[in-house]
Amino acid sequence: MQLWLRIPLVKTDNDTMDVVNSSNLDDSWEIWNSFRLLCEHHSQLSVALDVLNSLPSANSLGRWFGESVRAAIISTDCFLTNARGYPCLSKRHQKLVSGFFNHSIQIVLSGEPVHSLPRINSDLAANNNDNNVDGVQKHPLRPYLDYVGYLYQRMDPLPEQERFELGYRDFLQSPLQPLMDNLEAQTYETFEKDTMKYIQYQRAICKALQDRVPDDKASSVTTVLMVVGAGRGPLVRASLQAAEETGRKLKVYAVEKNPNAVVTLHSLVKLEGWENIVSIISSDMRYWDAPEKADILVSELLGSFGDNELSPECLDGAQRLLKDDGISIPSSYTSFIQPVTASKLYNDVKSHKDVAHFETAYVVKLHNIARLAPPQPVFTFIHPNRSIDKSNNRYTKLQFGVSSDTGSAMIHGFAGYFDAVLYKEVHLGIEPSTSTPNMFSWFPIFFPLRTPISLHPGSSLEVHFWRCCRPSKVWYEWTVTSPSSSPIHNTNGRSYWVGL
Ligand SMILES: C[S@@+](CC[C@H](N)C(=O)[O-])C[C@H]1O[C@@H](n2cnc3c(N)ncnc32)[C@H](O)[C@@H]1O
Repeated sequence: MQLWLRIPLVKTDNDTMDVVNSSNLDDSWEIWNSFRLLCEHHSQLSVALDVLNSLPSANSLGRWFGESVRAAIISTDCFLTNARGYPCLSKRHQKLVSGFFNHSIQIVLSGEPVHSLPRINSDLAANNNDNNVDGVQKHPLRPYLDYVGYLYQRMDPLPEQERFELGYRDFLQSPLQPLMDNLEAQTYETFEKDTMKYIQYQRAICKALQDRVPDDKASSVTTVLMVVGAGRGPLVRASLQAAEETGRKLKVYAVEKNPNAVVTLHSLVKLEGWENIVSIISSDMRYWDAPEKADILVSELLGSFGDNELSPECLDGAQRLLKDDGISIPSSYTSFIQPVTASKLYNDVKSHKDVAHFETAYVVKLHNIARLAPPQPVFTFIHPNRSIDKSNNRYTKLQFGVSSDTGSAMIHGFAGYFDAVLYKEVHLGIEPSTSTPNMFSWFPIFFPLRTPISLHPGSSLEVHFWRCCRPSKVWYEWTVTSPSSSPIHNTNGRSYWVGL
């Protein structure tokens, strides 16, 4: 059974207070929040929002997209009248309705017709929604429905990649462990379709080659480039294309520890006739004894949270392969988090009925969420690591403020992202404000909270994140200490860790 709670979409302005005065609350989201807390976040509890003619701020409205909203009831009072006398909606209402469509929220029209439509001849009437066509009585709300239908049709079609990813929306997945496990052929195949990723790498390699070898030495100097974690070879191809583009001479070592990928790599090199330029090394980069040192070390060992697939540990082990003045691509990467309302994800984690799932990070295409504050940087790693302190343990404390016009909000966890500097200004990443367009190799990561935290207007959220390393594993711990304290999640990596 599903229970829908019908809530007026209002916040704090006095003229709409009478709608909610029975509850003594000035923000209808609070009514919903109190009710769902009483019901312990029951997964079958949903909201139907009453859309009125005045709307709260965009930030306040945004919170609902992280909640389980099933329907939006739009009253005929919300509609304006267009130049031809037909109902239409304000720009803000139109945007809100598009948001509802985007989140598969059902639209319900309610109220009495408030538009007296112009009298027109019957031909025109057939096209223009008059109430009585050919003696058939149309529904009195038909013009309103037609307008909502028109808004739906006017929406931009989803890009092909978005369509392909529809089934992944809000679906929790375990992050890959490419160091401990061997990736499957299908996973490589998916990576290899992400042209944008390789374009960025090729740009970075071009710049590095040009910096390394001046134009007048291009035909006499050979650059030694190692692709560490070569997979089935797309970065080898990008490197060779960069050499061709810049007119630089190149010698490539492709190092890969997955024996299955190495087989494919051998076929590729043979097929492409690269045997004289590319040497394939079937080895873990941390333990390979190279015959010479590299000018450029290229790798892509990045997870959704940057360092979560153990790029720092692998590259620290491979750094001895690089000349003292050599270049690492990427040269650095930074993880980011932001607090989110994500009631669906919270309920999905809760359905496992154990603590371990609340102490696990998930890769997920975030959709039914509200982003409550801009992302902030968490951990940065720089390569090659020339610092004296070689530890990859990290700790960061962050404060997030939620904009005052948002109202209260519920935090179910943190969305995580990364941004990587490949070389100089060439970067690649999924942090929303700087994300690389048309790149699909990474979905964000989600760190859940065992108990959701309510944040009231004006209060700030204090979050602590640790990255902890032992010889055999790396893990994250996280907690919130303000406005209320949560337990430290994943202490000693008891629930979730990445194997070295
Ligand atoms: C994310 S995939 C990238 C593959 C390929 N470079 C691409 O862009 O499609 C990372 C690759 O690095 C390999 N890898 C991870 N850790 C490694 C290590 N320590 N030594 C060698 N290869 C490693 C994995 O097996 C995997 O093939």
